[in-house]
Amino acid sequence: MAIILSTNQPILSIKNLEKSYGVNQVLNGIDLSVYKGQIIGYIGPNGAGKSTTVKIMLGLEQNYSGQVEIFGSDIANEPVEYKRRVGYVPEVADLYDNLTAHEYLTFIGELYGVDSDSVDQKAQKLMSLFGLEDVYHSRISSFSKGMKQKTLIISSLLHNPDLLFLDEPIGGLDANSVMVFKEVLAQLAAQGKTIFYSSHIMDVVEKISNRIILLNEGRIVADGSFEELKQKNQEGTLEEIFNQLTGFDEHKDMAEQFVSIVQEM
Ligand SMILES: Nc1ncnc2c1ncn2[C@@H]1O[C@H](COP(=O)(O)OP(=O)(O)OP(=O)(O)O)[C@@H](O)[C@H]1O
Repeated sequence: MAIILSTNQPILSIKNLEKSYGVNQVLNGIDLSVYKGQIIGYIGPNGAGKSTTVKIMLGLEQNYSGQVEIFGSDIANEPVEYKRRVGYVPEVADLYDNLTAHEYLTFIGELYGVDSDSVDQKAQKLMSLFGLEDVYHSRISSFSKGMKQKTLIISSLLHNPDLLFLDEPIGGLDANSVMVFKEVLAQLAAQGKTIFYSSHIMDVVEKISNRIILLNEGRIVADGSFEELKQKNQEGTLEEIFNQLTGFDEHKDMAEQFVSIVQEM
């Protein structure tokens, strides 16, 4: 059944989300509404809870409290239907090394319900655009890091998802491919796709996102466009805003200690 949303209804709505692993409370009450066409830059220090939130939204983590609605339905009640309209590029590439790109991509496309001929044609065309036409029938185990990453990006888009979760998607991509990919994201968003982009590369997040959400110790500590965050925090770059809001100003001290330990004999 198709779910119809009015334009001002959020694509994604999170209310009072909490999650613990044993005694470790990782998410401390997240509230968030994301709208069609937004590119969310989802940032925060290591261990802040970014992947945990994304895993919950993907339905990979079930034990949480609070409510997560995607395309207007609570994912706890509709655990399967919404996934057809979601794409995901994971941080760690879990590609099947022994398959060829052709085998892998048609397999993934078919899992999402795209018929095998159309998925094959689409995968070939996208591989060509990324300069990978000659290796379409080669095993993924022979691919470089960037080639694997491009294959993953393609696999997340084969079913033309409405909501895309990207976790460090450009690791290993060369500068030209990054440029193409950034433009692809901007055009997808302009067509009404919603993108959740999680990364530690601040200058890319700063440029591609129209809304930045900073998570620290399981709480949202900043939410707004780059311009808004800049005005509020009176800092120049997203990296500086990140440092300020996460209370970090010790990089020189830490580096000095690090280097002096390295030099100990
Ligand atoms: N399966 C798990 N079991 C126990 N603890 C976990 C598990 N997954 C995550 N955690 C803990 O939850 C916290 C948040 O982890 P998470 O992976 O969400 O952080 P992150 O913001 O994505 O970090 P990074 O930037 O390093 O990827 C960490 O303290 C981590 O140790």
